[in-house]
Amino acid sequence: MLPTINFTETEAYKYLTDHFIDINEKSLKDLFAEDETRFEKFSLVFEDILIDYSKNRINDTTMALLIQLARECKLDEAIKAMFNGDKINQTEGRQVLHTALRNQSNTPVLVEGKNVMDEVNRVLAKMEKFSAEIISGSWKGYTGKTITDVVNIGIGGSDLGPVMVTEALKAYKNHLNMHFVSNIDGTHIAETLKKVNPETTLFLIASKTFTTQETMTNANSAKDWFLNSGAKQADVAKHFAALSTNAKDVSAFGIDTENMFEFWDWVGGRYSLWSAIGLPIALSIGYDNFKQLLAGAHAADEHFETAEFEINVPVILALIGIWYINFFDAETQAILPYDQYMHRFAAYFQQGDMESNGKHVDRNGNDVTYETGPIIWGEPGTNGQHAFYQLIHQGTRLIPCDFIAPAQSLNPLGNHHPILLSNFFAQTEALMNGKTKEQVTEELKKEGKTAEEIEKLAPFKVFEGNRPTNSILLKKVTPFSLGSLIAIYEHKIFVQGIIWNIFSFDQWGVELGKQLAKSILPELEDDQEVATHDGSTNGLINQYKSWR
Ligand SMILES: O=P(O)(O)OC[C@H]1O[C@@H](O)[C@H](O)[C@@H](O)[C@@H]1O
Repeated sequence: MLPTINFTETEAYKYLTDHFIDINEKSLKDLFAEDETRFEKFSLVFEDILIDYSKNRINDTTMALLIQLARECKLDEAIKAMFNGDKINQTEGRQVLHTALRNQSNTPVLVEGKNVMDEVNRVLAKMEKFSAEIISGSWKGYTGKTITDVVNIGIGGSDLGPVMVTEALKAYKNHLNMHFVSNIDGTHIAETLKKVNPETTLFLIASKTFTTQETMTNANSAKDWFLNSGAKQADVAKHFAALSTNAKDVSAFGIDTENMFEFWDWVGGRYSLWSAIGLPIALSIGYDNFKQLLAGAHAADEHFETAEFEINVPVILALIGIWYINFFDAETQAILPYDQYMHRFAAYFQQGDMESNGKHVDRNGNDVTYETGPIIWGEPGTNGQHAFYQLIHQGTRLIPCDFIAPAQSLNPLGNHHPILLSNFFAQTEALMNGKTKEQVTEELKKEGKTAEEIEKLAPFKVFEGNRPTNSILLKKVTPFSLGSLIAIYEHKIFVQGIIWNIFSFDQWGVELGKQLAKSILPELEDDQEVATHDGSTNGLINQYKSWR
């Protein structure tokens, strides 16, 4: 059982409310002027990752109070409960043990008295063997040819993680062409099937439940396409594998359970890339690299489980987030990777964070009286700079931003990387320091503008600054460092959920839309006018029927 403390009723919260008034009057520039040791004090190094959180609107008191808040909310007990395999996903009656999937130390992890590491290792060994056969070409398709293309069919957690990681680690990939189909829109599968040959394609049907409408519809279309191209039912075994917890429905679909890579209900969909759902990753970069990804995550798990809160990276990042969301009323959190390979990182954590902490009912079943999970968004730098950074620099909203960059490029071409990194450093500096009216006036004078012109133009060119950022500098994007980084963000989400007293591992909010779609689908079969809904929904359905 998790603690159920209302964080707004803690001592720390009261102190933080007063302390906020002081900090809110100070600029980041003042804070740096007051304390020359901020960078040393407010940065952490974990493995080959530097986390600089000094450009935040915090001082020693803020951090001490935030840590007190975590203690009063019994975060330590909650962390133990998760790692110990308590059923902390209480509304679904499940454990939360994605950490066991990457438990490289192999210490026993018990679920209902049974050590799950045996099963975890069994499936990992199966993934190792299978990926080696596909990559080496010893696995043959139904006409004796080797596999050249892998199509992963899945959605949500059965898509976003493998897509994000295979993209982020593209520099490590082998000859296999990877494709990902998620959307129910027929365009997605149709366009993918145009690119592949049934004789040399492996389909992975990735679904924890094996009942998800989008995935099953796409999987059936893929199977029809395969069978219509000359293959026989018996050939399916050479070209279809399933990544799932549901053996019964996998068999019913026609996939041999020999070709099923299993995982378990104690793995949340959005935390499943470490499980059999990671098979496309192992296929794309090889099993050894997949193991390194797990090892990186495991190192972050150990750090999260054992490090004091004062030096605990996920805890610190989470508390800073709480500071902005619950005291500064920040509504969003931007994730801005200065690494083209990481272009799906923000999209991945949109599900990770928003599906986990997008909740308004607390662990006692009451409506919360405070804000919870932020809106997560972001694009890779420098593209974002030329698109939406205007609002971050000069808009009316406070947008905490995580800037992420590797020190070493995987494509050290000319001076691209120093240019990229100069932008990475410049942006956080600009957001912090801004530009004063005096500086603007001086610049305009140099440009030869008259006093009148300067007076008119200056207000538009002033940057108030004082906009907070975290800078996460990785030595290099490797399977290990990426694994660590993902696990750090996962645990950050966990910590925030604990403080907000919400359940982070269920997702009831996605069900209503699914239910309604199921009841609307039969209404779309005929051409009769529909009158069973509200005026807007009826109007839309009827217009659709008249236009189709
Ligand atoms: O893996 P499955 O069972 O097909 O589920 C896919 C996704 O389905 C969505 O409905 C859930 O909100 C996600 O959490 C999940 O990842």
